[in-house]
Amino acid sequence: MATVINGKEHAQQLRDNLAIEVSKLKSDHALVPGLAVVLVGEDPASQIYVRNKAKQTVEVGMKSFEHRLDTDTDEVTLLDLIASLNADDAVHGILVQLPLPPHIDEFKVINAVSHDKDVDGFHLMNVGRLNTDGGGVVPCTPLGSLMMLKSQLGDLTGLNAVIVGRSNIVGKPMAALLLKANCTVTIAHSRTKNLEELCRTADILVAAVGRPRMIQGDWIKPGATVIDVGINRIEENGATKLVGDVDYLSASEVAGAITPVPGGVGPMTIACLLHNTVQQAKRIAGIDLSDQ
Ligand SMILES: Nc1nc(=O)c2c([nH]1)NC[C@@H]1CN(c3ccc(C(=O)N[C@@H](CCC(=O)O)C(=O)O)cc3)C=[N+]21
Ligand SMILES: [Mg+2]
Repeated sequence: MATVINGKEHAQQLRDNLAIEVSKLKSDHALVPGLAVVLVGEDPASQIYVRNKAKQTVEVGMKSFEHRLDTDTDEVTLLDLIASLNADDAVHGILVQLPLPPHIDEFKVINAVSHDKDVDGFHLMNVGRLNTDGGGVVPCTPLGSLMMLKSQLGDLTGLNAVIVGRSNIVGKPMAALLLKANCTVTIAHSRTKNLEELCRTADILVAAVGRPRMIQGDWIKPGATVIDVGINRIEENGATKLVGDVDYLSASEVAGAITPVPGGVGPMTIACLLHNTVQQAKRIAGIDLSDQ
């Protein structure tokens, strides 16, 4: 049976370290990192998720600012709010919850956030830096996934990594990170031929397709490390259940190690958001980022 990679524990450890760092920023630099989260619309899952973020932000000693706007808010109003947050010295990180309603241009909104306050790593400047000098802010889900992989496997050099999913939010930045970690990287997607065979070549398999339990145990190389990024709400036996993109039961009989859903990548995503906020606060304040 596979080792279960406990995302909750990893996230707790990261938050504990952040709490220490935040208290030092307060005492040595009079700096309190602040994170602003903007939610447009009433999606219940998004609301729970935004509440969790705010709670954990406060728990590590940072300031949390929440902005909830109606579903029919126009783009100009949202862009005005972002401009005021960009100018607000108490705000070091800005996250606009995605997806946005269809009448709002997501690309425009993402790039309206100052790249110095972008904590998702979705701004073009940070995407560019991830793919060149690696110095920008890194998207939270791939960053958390990489941290767990390194903790599980140590040096990743030479390993064969297959990422299923080519999104800007997970698949592409995950590929950039694994490439930087000296893996041989393949990005697979819905048009990939012989997907099952390809998955069986992976020492590291990252599933980020948004299809419940798509990846089966017999697609996995024995001993491989499996990172399940999927968070799918399904109905089963009359109850709502959270499942990943990997069929956990069959996969855990073959894999060497695997992240569960819930309790895997999700909690690490939020912890990395806090990490990115601290990083941006230090960058804005001109505090040496290598001096941790
Ligand atoms: N600008 C932006 N940045 C994001 O990072 C972003 C976003 N928009 N929009 C929505 C998605 C989704 N997302 C999740 C993060 C953590 C959990 C999480 O902690 N999940 C728990 C379960 C929570 C539950 O029970 O619903 C777990 O996996 O254990 C879930 C979902 C970040 N997103
Ligand atoms: Mg995300």
